[in-house]
Amino acid sequence: MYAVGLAAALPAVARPLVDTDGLTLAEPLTTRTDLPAFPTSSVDGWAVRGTGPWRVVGRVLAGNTPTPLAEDGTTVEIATGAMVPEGTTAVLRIEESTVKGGLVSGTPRPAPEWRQPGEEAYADEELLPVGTPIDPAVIGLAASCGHDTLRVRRAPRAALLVFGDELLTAGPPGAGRVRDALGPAVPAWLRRYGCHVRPSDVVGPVADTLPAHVAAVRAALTNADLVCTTGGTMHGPVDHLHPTLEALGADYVVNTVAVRPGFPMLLARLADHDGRVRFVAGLPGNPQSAIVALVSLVAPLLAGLQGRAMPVLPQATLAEAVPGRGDHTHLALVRLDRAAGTAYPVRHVGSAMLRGLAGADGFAVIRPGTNGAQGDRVPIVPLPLLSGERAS
Ligand SMILES: Nc1nc2c(c(=O)[nH]1)N[C@H]1C(S)=C(S)[C@@H](COP(=O)(O)OP(=O)(O)OC[C@H]3O[C@@H](n4cnc5c(N)ncnc54)[C@H](O)[C@@H]3O)O[C@H]1N2
Ligand code: MOO
Repeated sequence: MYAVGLAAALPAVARPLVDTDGLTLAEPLTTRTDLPAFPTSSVDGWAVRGTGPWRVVGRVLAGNTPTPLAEDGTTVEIATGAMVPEGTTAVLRIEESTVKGGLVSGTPRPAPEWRQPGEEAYADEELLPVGTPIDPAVIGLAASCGHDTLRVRRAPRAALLVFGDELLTAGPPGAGRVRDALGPAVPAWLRRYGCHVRPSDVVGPVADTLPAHVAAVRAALTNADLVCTTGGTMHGPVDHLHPTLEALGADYVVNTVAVRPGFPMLLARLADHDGRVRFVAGLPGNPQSAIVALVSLVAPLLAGLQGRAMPVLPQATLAEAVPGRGDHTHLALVRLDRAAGTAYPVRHVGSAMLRGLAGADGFAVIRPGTNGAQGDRVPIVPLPLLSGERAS
């Protein structure tokens, strides 16, 4: 999935620095100057030349270019962050100095009290590689390096089509009808993987007819790089996804996965005459199965589309036994104890349920033909949760 996404990586664009949070570097981050760019005082005090006492000949504040200290026995008052004048031999801290009759006395500390150009980085040095996800720390670093814009991958545009005439979009379920749980939730998950999803990109329930499905997918594809659909992945009387993909001339990248829950998930690719590649991800209708498809199929695709590194799965030790699912991989919802590095299976994990998911951090991977025993180290497929979520 990752390689398929990377092969269709989205174009690089220039974006103002302040609009880059959550995007991905499309070229390495380098610095435009030495950092710091000039010798910078790290304290408030006196820039002195030669041995003291020193005669005060001026003052230099942050933001100014000072005149050089031309004579031994002279000093200028200097502020933290100010450029150290040429000729300075030491900086004396204000609190370690005395001033009497225009003369400054004191003993400068042996270690330099200023930062040398290039101490943090040299001009043109590569600080972060291409493919780095941009977060506030990266934005701050880029600003300190003198960047006004960054070359980034355009954010993937995603759309969601919800299939199923039985779905209610408001009020309590009953009388054969269930609430659409995926229309409200999937766009929020997609945004956490870096997608741009506008409210108008979420459509449904789409009427359970083939023409309505074809028209909805076609319309969504005009703008989106990735169209996710929910439901209709099987071959029941009103499951129209496969015939829709056929009608649109899509190629399957993946058509069902030997995993439980979530096995009917699929990924299809469409190539335009202009070479633009778009994807349709078919998420199964059972709500937990749809999320399994998101974390296992869609997440690596999106990493590739954004030109990021292949996500590496963390590992955890099972705190309790987790049964396998025969010849299928079992993705079992677990809550992590991060400090202990352990994973606890959660309850209410039927594929039609969302209660377990709402208390879980991710899915433990139980390999085909195995059972997870207490103490086993297993990979964890994480949910894209933010810091502080699930804090107990
Ligand atoms: N004969 C078989 N039937 C089914 C099999 C099978 O192997 N043989 N597999 C089951 C599995 S596993 C899954 S998963 C589902 C996947 O089916 P679809 O993707 O075609 O989904 P639907 O039939 O449309 O819906 C399934 C289920 O999920 C509910 N649903 C659908 N969308 C939503 C939504 N947005 N919010 C909440 N709930 C939703 C829907 O009402 C159904 O209950 O197929 C099984 N059947
Ligand atoms: O595999 Mo289905 O996706 O169990 O619910």
